[in-house]
Amino acid sequence: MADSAQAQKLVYLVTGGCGFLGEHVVRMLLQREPRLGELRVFDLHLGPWLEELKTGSRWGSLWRGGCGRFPIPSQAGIPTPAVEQMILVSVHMDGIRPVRVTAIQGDVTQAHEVAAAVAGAHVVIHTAGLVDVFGRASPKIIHEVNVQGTRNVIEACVQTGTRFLVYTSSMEVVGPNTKGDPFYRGNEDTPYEAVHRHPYPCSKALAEWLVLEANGRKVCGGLPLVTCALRPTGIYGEGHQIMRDFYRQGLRLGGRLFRAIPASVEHGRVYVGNVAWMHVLAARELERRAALMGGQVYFCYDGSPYKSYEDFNMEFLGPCGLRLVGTRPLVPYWLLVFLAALNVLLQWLLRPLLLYAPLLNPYTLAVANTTFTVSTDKAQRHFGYEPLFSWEDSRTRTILWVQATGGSAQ
Ligand SMILES: NC(=O)C1=CN([C@@H]2O[C@H](COP(=O)(O)OP(=O)(O)OC[C@H]3O[C@@H](n4cnc5c(N)ncnc54)[C@H](O)[C@@H]3O)[C@@H](O)[C@H]2O)C=CC1
Ligand SMILES: CC(C)[C@@H](O)CC[C@@H](C)[C@H]1CC[C@H]2[C@@H]3[C@H](O)CC4=CC(=O)CC[C@]4(C)[C@H]3CC[C@]12C
Repeated sequence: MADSAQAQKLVYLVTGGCGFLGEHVVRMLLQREPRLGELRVFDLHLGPWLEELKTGSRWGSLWRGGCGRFPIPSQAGIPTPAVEQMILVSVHMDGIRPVRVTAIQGDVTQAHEVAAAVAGAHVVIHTAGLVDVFGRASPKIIHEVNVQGTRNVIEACVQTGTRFLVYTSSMEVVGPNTKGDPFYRGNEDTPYEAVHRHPYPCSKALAEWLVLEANGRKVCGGLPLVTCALRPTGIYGEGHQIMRDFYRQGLRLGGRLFRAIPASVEHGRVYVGNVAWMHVLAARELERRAALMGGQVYFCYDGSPYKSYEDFNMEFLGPCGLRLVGTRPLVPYWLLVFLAALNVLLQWLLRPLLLYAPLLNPYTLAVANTTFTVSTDKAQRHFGYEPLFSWEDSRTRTILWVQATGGSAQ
């Protein structure tokens, strides 16, 4: 590495930086990346929480300097998206470090906006994506965002000379496949027929392939692009909207949820803070270990227990007063299949009037009903990853968040 961490002031760009995972990545970088000089937060929807960074109340950052609308220096006259910059003074272990946080409202499907945001960045952490398995967006839009958006990020790195790209992929790139084959405590090398039909896993698989294929391409300046892809399993933690939806559903049903999936179906889950930490560490080590990490995929994992999706959720919803009724599914599987299909019909019929997108549809039922768990240490072997948060800590933090939201819309 050219300079010591103390001297380097690097520019990081996080796409999707206001999303569930993205926000945790942003906060983790502010807390644990001593080389950070500027942090660009790029998102279609800038979150109100960015305003909190001004007070520094939650992240050891002291607010210094005004926050005004400053355009990023336009690249060759390319119009730049709305930009808000604020200067933070982050408190790191090695002392006080000034960090510029630049909030950029932009769209990854717009190549010029991506190029303007990437220009001058040392590292790009690309988490932006349309995480839709509920039929909210069309297959075309899902492809536009997840595939073309990723293509735009790659091309922006090549055109502007940014050399390091960490992509947030997904377990869904692997499975469950269309045949419902279980993936039982598998790793990155486990043979598995990754066949998909649903737009979301198809888009993630193609985007991941593009990222890995781009590894080694020469960027502006002649040096090689170094890429890797991280594959989280089901992420949980503060800000997980599906967990909040389950909590609200249970409150509506008098504090009860009804088992729909056999307890024997194991589903891999990973705490959002550990996923964020893995992103920060991979981004840091990608330069030093380019030969080993370049073009590689890594499952995201931690000490979260293997359980069914519903039983795992009850680790948090139980202490919040909910009860899961039934030791076995309360309705026969064929009835769930029928209800899932009915939901698709209703979604289609109601679409001209409103968006009806329930949790239960044929795809979510199939995924929930198929064992998919990982057991690997590849990230530890390749770049020294160890979970930052224990299972107990992850569980406590998630429970506190569920209690704090109280089923509200936050
Ligand atoms: N939530 C989960 O369980 C898992 C998520 N992932 C991946 O992690 C990444 C983040 O997912 P989540 O945080 O759960 O989703 P999220 O929906 O909370 O965050 C995605 C962010 O991307 C932004 N975005 C969407 N379209 C955009 C566009 N056209 N231009 C710019 N920004 C755009 C959204 O505004 C949002 O802030 C995604 O790539 C997803 O595929 C992978 C495995 C599991
Ligand atoms: C209604 C019941 C059948 C209920 O149990 C349905 C749960 C269902 C909403 C979830 C079960 C498995 C989840 C998916 C899994 O964690 C893998 C994922 C990876 C991603 O990249 C995005 C999210 C998701 C598809 C996740 C979505 C919610 C489930 C389907």
